[in-house]
Amino acid sequence: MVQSAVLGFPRMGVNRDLKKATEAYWSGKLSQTELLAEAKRLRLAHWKIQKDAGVDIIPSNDFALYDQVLSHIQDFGAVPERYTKDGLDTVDQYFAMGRGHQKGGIDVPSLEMVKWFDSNYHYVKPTLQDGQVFKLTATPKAVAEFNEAKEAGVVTRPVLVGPVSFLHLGKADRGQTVDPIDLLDSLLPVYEQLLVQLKEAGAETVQIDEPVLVFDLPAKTKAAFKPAYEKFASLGDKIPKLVFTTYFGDIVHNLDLLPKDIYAIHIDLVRNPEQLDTVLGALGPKTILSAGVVDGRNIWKTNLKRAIEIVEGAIQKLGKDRVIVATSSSLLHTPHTLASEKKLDAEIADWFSFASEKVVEIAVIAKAVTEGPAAVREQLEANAKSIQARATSPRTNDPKVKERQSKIVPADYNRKSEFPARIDAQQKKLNLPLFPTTTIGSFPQTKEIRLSRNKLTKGEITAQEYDSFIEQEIRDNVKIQEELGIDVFVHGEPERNDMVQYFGERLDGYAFTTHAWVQSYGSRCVRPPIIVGDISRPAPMTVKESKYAVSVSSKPMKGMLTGPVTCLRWSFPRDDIHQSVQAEQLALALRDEVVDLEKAGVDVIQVDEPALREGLPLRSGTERDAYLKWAVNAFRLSTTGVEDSTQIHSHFCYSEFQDFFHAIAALDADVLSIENSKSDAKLLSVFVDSAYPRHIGPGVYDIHSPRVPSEQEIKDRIEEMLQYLKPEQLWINPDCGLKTRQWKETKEALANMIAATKYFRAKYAK
Ligand SMILES: CN1c2c(nc(N)[nH]c2=O)NC[C@@H]1CNc1ccc(C(=O)N[C@@H](CCC(=O)N[C@@H](CCC(=O)N[C@@H](CCC(=O)O)C(=O)O)C(=O)O)C(=O)O)cc1
Ligand SMILES: N[C@@H](CCS)C(=O)O
Ligand SMILES: [Zn+2]
Repeated sequence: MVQSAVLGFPRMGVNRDLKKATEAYWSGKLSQTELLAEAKRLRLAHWKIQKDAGVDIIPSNDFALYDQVLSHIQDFGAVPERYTKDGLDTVDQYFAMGRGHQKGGIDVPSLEMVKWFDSNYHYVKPTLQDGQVFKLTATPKAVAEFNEAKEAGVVTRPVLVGPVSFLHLGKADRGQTVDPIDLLDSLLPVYEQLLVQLKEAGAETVQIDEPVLVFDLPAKTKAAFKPAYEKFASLGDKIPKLVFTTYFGDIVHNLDLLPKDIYAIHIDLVRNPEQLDTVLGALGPKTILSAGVVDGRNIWKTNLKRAIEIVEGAIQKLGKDRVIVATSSSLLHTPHTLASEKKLDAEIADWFSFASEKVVEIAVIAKAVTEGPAAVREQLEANAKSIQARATSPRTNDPKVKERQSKIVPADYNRKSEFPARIDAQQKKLNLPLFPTTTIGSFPQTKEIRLSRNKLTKGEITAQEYDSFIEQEIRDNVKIQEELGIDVFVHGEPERNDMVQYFGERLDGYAFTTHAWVQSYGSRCVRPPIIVGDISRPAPMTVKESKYAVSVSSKPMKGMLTGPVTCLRWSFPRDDIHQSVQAEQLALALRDEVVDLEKAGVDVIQVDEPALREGLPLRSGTERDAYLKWAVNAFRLSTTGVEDSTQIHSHFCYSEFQDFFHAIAALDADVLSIENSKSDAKLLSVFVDSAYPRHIGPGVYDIHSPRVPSEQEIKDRIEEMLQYLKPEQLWINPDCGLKTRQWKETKEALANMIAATKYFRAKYAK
């Protein structure tokens, strides 16, 4: 019999219940007991969905109150001393690491949070000490959740992040020099104890995630697999059987690192179906293949016929008992259920499958290959009909868009003049001081703003009432910036639900949802719009608000757009045409918007590309070069239609830009703002080494945490930056937009930022 397996299920719940509960807990409206009860309710509900769908292997420990890697950090006792010294209880210590804690005389910033591979999910980085000691907690979450499921009648397969991935994804704490992978020997006993406990609790198998295997790994990390998995093999029946799990890429280049004679190996056959034969050839004589054929990263209905063919290929080689049908990765990256979407056009809705529908697909595929297609004939026929309907639908194709794409010429990718001429023209217009201050675009999205938008959606207020409300918000934002003394203003983006969804809702070729939330980090969720057809801009998208903002502002006002690559990456993209084609269509739409903003009197325009880095293929090599070529071209196409005197900014909220710095430079943006406050200022040396000529604003404080940075902290940060950047190229700004913050902390933090800037202005005054 071919078993079906799910690698992980979204945690938020059908109505973002976990988000609501954690945020209520943080604001003191829910007790810890109530929060934990809600978390339990969600876990039980999610196990039930999978059980009812007929899934054979259901995961546990895929749940986390904030982030699954953070849960491992805590359970392994890898909690830096600054979070243990004040006696916070376990739950508050956990959240303190995730989002910082500034209450009751305790003031501790969060740990660094970074992208989970090439997804829009963020994990908390294990932050390790020289001589780090690991100690398994008395009540490991993996064991507790396994027992909880068992009591509810579901025998699950616990999910663990494997030891090599845990260390490889970590870093040395500030001031420490340890290479995390050197800590393997100290970490393995903790895994051993945990696996033994899981076995004693009744777990027959464990999903051990080693996704770093898809990377090009340093020799030391490669060398860590053998001792780690030999150690586990030596434990024999004392521990559960291990399903060594990889996803988001192929593992062909690392086949020699696969543990010999391991129970099972999972590979992602959605992303890399071509790896199947090679991996099959490398499996040990008894090893099971877990075939990831249902996409954990996108929302398209699975082509069941194609998935079954792939699985049959594996069965031919291995036999039915050595194949598991699985999701390609955890379903964390997909929304909870399509059933909540009441407003989607029926034709289009029939093309989609969210997490709750995907678990059914998995069970259907397993049944088809176990019992034969006749056993699921109805499902297969309905599926074939949907797949065919999408492939032939005229809604995916717009000849006018294709025609415009065919007319793009090389000059469309270039500004009129080089940077020196441009910056002169811009400075004449803008007259900015040394160390210009700005913010990244969004200001706090208050409850009032969200409720007002909600009322508009429900028809409880008119569009005119909503517009006046937004204008009032913009006026308030301008006043606050005037009082703070900021140099380049933003309108604050109050009219936007999200920086990608907002544009998706205004572009032809997109479908958007009402409930299709996906966790991005902690309690924060996004509703990625879905690219269903060729994209074009029926009308200006941001000009009305920006024009109004300019009219009420005493200082230069930045227009704010989301770049083509970010719109693409943070949407659910089409899988029937190449992403470069979709990016180009988005770029053309944005180019028109940029030009319209300029015409409306907006002299500074920021085109955010925070997802540029995340789109970089995970392995180095030709694929990366090809990606960067089209991604950079898309950005340039969207921004080069303006005069020299219009200043183009771009923003990146990640600090790992060293390996593709040449691409950032090639964007030719006049000013870059980049996340930097949580990383070593040394990273900025790439700007020096490459004699980067244009302007840069490395973020001076972290915006993900409610914690207010002191003036001194910001001064220290600027001082460090000035070791690498010339004063005349340095801008002062936060790491990213402020939409997730409250006004009180925002004003305090920005006031400290301005005070720190004034100190340096005085210091450098001629
Ligand atoms: C900058 N980042 C972004 C990423 N991806 C994006 N797509 N957008 C980003 O900004 N990736 C990297 C980073 C960090 N990631 C995030 C992700 C999400 C948020 C965030 O703040 N999310 C909000 C939801 C935003 C939104 O869509 N809001 C809507 C709906 C608001 C709502 O919940 N309304 C209620 C009714 C009103 C009420 O009762 O409050 C409802 O519908 O029930 C809107 O504003 O209209 C979040 O809260 O999770 C930030 C960074
Ligand atoms: N302009 C956006 C960028 C976020 S990456 C904002 O400020 O929220
Ligand atoms: Zn950002």
